[in-house]
Amino acid sequence: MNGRIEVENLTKTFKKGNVQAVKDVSFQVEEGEFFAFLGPNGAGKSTTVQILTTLINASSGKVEVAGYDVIGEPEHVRRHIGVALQETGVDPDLTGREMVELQAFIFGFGKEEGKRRAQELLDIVDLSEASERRIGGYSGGMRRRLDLALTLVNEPNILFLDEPTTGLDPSSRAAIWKELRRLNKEKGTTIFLTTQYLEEADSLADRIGIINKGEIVAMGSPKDLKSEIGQDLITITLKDRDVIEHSVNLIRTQMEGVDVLAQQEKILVYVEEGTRQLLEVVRILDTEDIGIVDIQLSSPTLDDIFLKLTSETKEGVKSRGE
Ligand SMILES: Nc1ncnc2c1ncn2[C@@H]1O[C@H](COP(=O)(O)OP(=O)(O)OP(=O)(O)O)[C@@H](O)[C@H]1O
Repeated sequence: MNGRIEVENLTKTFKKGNVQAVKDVSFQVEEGEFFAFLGPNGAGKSTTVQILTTLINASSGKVEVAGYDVIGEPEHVRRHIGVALQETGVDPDLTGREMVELQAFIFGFGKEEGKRRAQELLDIVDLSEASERRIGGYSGGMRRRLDLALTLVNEPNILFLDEPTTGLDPSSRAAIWKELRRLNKEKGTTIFLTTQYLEEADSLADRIGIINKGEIVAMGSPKDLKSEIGQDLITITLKDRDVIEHSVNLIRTQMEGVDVLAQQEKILVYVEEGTRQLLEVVRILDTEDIGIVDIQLSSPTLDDIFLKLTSETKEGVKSRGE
């Protein structure tokens, strides 16, 4: 038994709508690693998690989880993993405590042992007080925390979490982050988490894979990705749209080591030292009398990062991702 995940040339095409949701994706997650799969809506995150957790089959490629093939040995895979998906089937008429005790029973705990384990988990996810209430009356955040408790009953070696904090308030999110960090550090649980939030991946993960339109567009530690992306973003709106291309070329040739993009009527410049380089951009445009309507300095958002990564050539992206 190991806590590794290996994905090789994974592809998934949904016949309905002829959607290629995952396109030739390869990556590994090491035992004890905290890995985040980061991407916007529809990027292919849930599809990947569903394949890795044996819920749906891949169209092609090879996936091993905990040393077992997901197609050939799905029951072995299931025995070693915990899964918290976006849509989970919990019975709204049960209380939180009954649901966790039921899960313990399913995993073969005896009655007393199951009760103890349920109490321990309800404490961990901070649901002890609400444990006698029916699940149907729980808030979204409480449901997510209950999902997490259910996932943890059998102390899995590998934990899959599909957007565990989407739509949660900050305190519920913080509680889940804390528990995930603890599991990873203290128990050595391998964690595969999908998220749309850059800050979540940044704060929790050892390594981040960025997925967009079914393809991995970047892979690395948060530090590596940030330095690759650049720390600051300068956004410029020009008076005359006709000179955008010329201005992009000017900035590109006169400023070393920055990435410059034209996006509709704006120019985006990714830089390391925002304030100093903003002045440089103004100076470069000014020498050619190019009028600026607006110029802003900000940290890149996830959207900016995607825009930058997906505008690069596939070759350039691939060499970084491997
Ligand atoms: N069962 C299905 N049948 C047809 N198409 C599907 C199916 N499931 C997903 N897709 C499509 O596959 C693509 C990837 O979807 P997926 O749910 O994996 O994305 P995601 O990154 O998890 O998005 P989100 O953050 O919104 O959950 C989308 O275009 C989606 O519409």
